[in-house]
Amino acid sequence: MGAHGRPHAADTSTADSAAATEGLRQREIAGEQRHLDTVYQRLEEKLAEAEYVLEDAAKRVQVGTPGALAERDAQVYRAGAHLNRLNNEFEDFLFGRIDLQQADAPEEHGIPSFTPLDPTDQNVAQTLHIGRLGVLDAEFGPLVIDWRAPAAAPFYRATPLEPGRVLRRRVIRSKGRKVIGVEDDLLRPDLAPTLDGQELAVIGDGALMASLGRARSHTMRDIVSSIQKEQDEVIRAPAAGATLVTGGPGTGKTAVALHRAAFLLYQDRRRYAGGILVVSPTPLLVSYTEGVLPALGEEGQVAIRAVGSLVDGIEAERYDTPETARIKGSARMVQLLRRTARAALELRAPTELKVVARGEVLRLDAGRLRAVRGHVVGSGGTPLNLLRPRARRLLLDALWAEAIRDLPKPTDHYGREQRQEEKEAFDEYVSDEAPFLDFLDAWWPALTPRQVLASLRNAKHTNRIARRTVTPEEARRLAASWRHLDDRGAGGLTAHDVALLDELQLLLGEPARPKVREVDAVDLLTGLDEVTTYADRSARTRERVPVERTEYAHVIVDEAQDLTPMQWRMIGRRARMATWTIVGDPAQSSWPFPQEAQAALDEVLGSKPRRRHTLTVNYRNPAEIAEVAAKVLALAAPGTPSPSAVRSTGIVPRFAAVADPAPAAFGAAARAELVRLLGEVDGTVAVVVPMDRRAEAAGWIEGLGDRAVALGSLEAKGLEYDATVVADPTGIAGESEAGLRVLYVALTRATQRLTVLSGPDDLADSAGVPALLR
Ligand SMILES: Nc1ncnc2c1ncn2[C@@H]1O[C@H](COP(=O)(O)OP(=O)(O)OP(=O)(O)O)[C@@H](O)[C@H]1O
Repeated sequence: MGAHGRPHAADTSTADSAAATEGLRQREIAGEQRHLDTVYQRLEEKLAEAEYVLEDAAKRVQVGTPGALAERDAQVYRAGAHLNRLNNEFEDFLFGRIDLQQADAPEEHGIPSFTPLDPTDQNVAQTLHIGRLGVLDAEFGPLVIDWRAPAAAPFYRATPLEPGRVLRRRVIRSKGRKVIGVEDDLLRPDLAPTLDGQELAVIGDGALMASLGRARSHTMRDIVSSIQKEQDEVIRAPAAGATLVTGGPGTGKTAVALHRAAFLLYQDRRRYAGGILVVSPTPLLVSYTEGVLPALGEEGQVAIRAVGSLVDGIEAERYDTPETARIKGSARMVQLLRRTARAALELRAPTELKVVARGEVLRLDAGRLRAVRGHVVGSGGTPLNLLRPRARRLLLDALWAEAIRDLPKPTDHYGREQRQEEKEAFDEYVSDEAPFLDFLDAWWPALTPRQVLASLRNAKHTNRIARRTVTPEEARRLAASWRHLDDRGAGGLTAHDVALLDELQLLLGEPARPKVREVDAVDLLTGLDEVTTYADRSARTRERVPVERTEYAHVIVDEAQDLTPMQWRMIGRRARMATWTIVGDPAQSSWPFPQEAQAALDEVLGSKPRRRHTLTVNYRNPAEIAEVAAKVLALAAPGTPSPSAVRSTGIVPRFAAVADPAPAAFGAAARAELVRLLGEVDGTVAVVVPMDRRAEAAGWIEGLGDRAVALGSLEAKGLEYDATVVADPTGIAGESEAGLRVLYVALTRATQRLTVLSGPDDLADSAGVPALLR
């Protein structure tokens, strides 16, 4: 019997039937092999063509006119990209096929007809093969259709309830150039459809289950051959405005987000060549997911960055405690940073300016200087570093006022002109004088974001400028978190610090290039000059690294529930003209103030239209694991529905408890459990612990090989393993206000097996089940 209960061969005996099924399978595989051979032949022709174009272009370099060179560059680029793609996608790039009924309407919203069909027509009218890349035969007939093309949509959208024109959907598995299997879904068993006069064969149990059961490695795979309908609707949703996607753990949010990036590029390559940014919560999730897009044939235009690596040249490498994180992430920091930047200007500012001009000593005292500073800043929001020229000008004005304080005001036009000329000469003279220049450097220094952040190391100073934005206790926590920074702000940073630095960058602006001081012959003699030479000016230019792209055409945010208001602001600054895809699950949020984050998101999206989708099926966890996680979900986010698990394995999670309070006893138990699980699954095994037990857990996995990993609770975000040990669940739940939601994340990482390992604090019952999970 086939997957859909239809006989494939006469049921004379079980052995005969098995042989007949196998014969049918081989026949179908052979058919697909023929098609794949044709496709490869065609690909080889294309490859040869691309190589020829490259060679031809190389020859043109001899011609040497600028036009020929530009043409050559363009050809080389196109051919090189083409070759690259062809070479990359030779592996497993043909994966699907649909057999379609006759269409009675050409298309709907660009997607081939889903409208009623002729119920009497049982013939397959058209067979389409689907792959990672479109391939046309020599007559421009489609040999393979790109999975992102509208014609491929029915492969993903058809269901037995709404089959559209699809009679049979087939997933083809191949290794290199060899077809090794086919898996079919018959969508209209009622029709007994035929192809070339023969009844349509149906092989296997469908591809989805086969792919879900496979062992996991440390990199995510694409799901291009088994995207489900509700996922496809997100992937192909219109690009405009913001597409907001929620769904529980394992519903494919990350996978869908990445496939959407590939889809958008396919659909409008010119627009999205402007860059797609994917923001991921952790570097671990970045390295887990970054292979997916190249496997889909898309590289270059998509930048996947962790939220702590969004600012070029800075890599977050430390973690904040939950208490500190909630202060640093809060929108209150905007106000605090504004004051901090102002205060940093004044931190080491001299309180008197003294210059000699027009034969007398001119002074500006602290009061005058304060007034000038206020005037420079004014009420506008100009970045402080950009105000330096204005500071210079207003200081000169104040000095001039001092210089002419005893002179009568000119009364006639001639007198005013004369005064003006004197003023210009005065400005020119004073502004080249070393005391003035030194004063300006100290009074209005060019500030860097790191330097300003470091000024908050001092709790007293922080408290002084905080003025009701943060409490004294919060000021103390902030200061403590930056204690290790030096004056210039050098030292390790956290992901939350990166958002603060980005905000400071906005408040400060790029410092202006320092004015090259006039060469003084005497200085030259004594060697005490501050002249910049051509050599060091050009060295400075050479040092300048290419700046990151700061505007994107589309921004995809993964695990959006974890972003703080300050992080939303940082991402928003890179997306002023962008369209958005935002995926997340509020029930997994480690940020304690969802309303504040929502307000920041609303501000960033402004009036952009929003389109909402919900994903409902859990493809990762078997039902047995999902059931345990649901208990924590009920506590963490009461009323939130659990996504329904698509499969069950019959293997219930294991509960184990260690009564001995000694850490070594717990460690030994955790290690033993990891060893056991490594023996039971083929792929990866992870132990997840509270953040402050990470170092301990790293010891537990020593020597277990690279299939085993140890993770702090916040690091587990978005990742998945064949098996996981969740150790010290009460410790995880107690880590922060959002602890229960973090525990929910930890419990939903396994694709096959889960062990919950309790210590004495978990108050496990006689079956080892901790109090939290009863
Ligand atoms: N249509 C599908 N076919 C095959 N596998 C799928 C499909 N959809 C999702 N998966 C698999 O399910 C797992 C979970 O997907 P993914 O990590 O994208 O979920 P998620 O919603 O982002 O989860 P979380 O919220 O826990 O981070 C992955 O292994 C993914 O490959």
